[in-house]
Amino acid sequence: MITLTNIHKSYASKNALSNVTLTISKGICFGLVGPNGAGKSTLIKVIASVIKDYKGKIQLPKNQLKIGYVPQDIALEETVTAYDNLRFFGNIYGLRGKELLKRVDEVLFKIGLKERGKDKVMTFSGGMKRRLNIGCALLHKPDLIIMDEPTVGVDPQSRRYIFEMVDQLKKQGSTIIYASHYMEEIEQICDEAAFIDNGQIIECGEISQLLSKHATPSIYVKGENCIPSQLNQNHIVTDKDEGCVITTEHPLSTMEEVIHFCKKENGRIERLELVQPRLEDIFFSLTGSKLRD
Ligand SMILES: Nc1ncnc2c1ncn2[C@@H]1O[C@H](COP(=O)(O)OP(=O)(O)OP(=O)(O)O)[C@@H](O)[C@H]1O
Repeated sequence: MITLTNIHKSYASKNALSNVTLTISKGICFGLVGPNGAGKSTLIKVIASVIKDYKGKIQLPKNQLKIGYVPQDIALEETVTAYDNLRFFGNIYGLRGKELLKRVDEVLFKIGLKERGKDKVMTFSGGMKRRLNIGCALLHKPDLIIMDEPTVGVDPQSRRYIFEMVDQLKKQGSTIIYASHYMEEIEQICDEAAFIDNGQIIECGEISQLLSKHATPSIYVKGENCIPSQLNQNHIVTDKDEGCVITTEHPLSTMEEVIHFCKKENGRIERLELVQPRLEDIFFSLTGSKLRD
């Protein structure tokens, strides 16, 4: 378990992190979500010990924790091969000789680049570079892997491959901290998440609990002459995609009402469904939609 208590970090007069308190359990994928400039990278660098001049306390597991850090910007030498990049990073992590070569081979296989290991990085696609960037952080079999926006600029195939890698790493007992702007990624692969804005944690918890805590029950209706007028009067009805979203405390009975009305009035229902709560909606309701450049 990793515990952060009252972490503060400022750059000159700019407060990047204020009073950050978090607990990250072992073996989970923990999402870190926030708008540009929220403080995600700073927090990640504090946990990874890249930034040391912070205030507050970090408690790591008793046994020495091996950390693998996947930076937001791709940190590879383009003019040499994938193999040589991995060997370089393996060296930095203290691997030598046969063990280093064995791990380079294993990691090349893990990141799906076994066949391209002897090719120069400059010939790689964006997705291959991202996978190699991740591979460089896995050579020493870290217990904690910190990934800062690991899927920026990758195609859906590489993204799925990266998700599968995260899943496998979790199954092998690693803990993953995963920072991303892509809310659907956090929803899909993380067990827990923290929302960070202006350097502060504004919400934190299990994804399923966050969704049920903040969800506003609603249904989506599309069709002709299928909304009873009393629904319009007693509920919030918002137009969406040529239909409308009805916010209601009792979605199933509201659906019945719509069906009943439609039968009675000879209406036509094209679509009628429960609206699933999305992390993105919660994110906007907590942080607002104002630009943060
Ligand atoms: N080296 C630095 N010197 C001065 N200010 C910095 C430095 N690094 C970050 N900041 C500022 O600290 C705040 C937090 O930045 P940080 O990079 O941690 O945010 P972020 O959530 O990772 O943003 P993004 O999603 O855009 O990468 C921002 O206001 C940023 O401008």
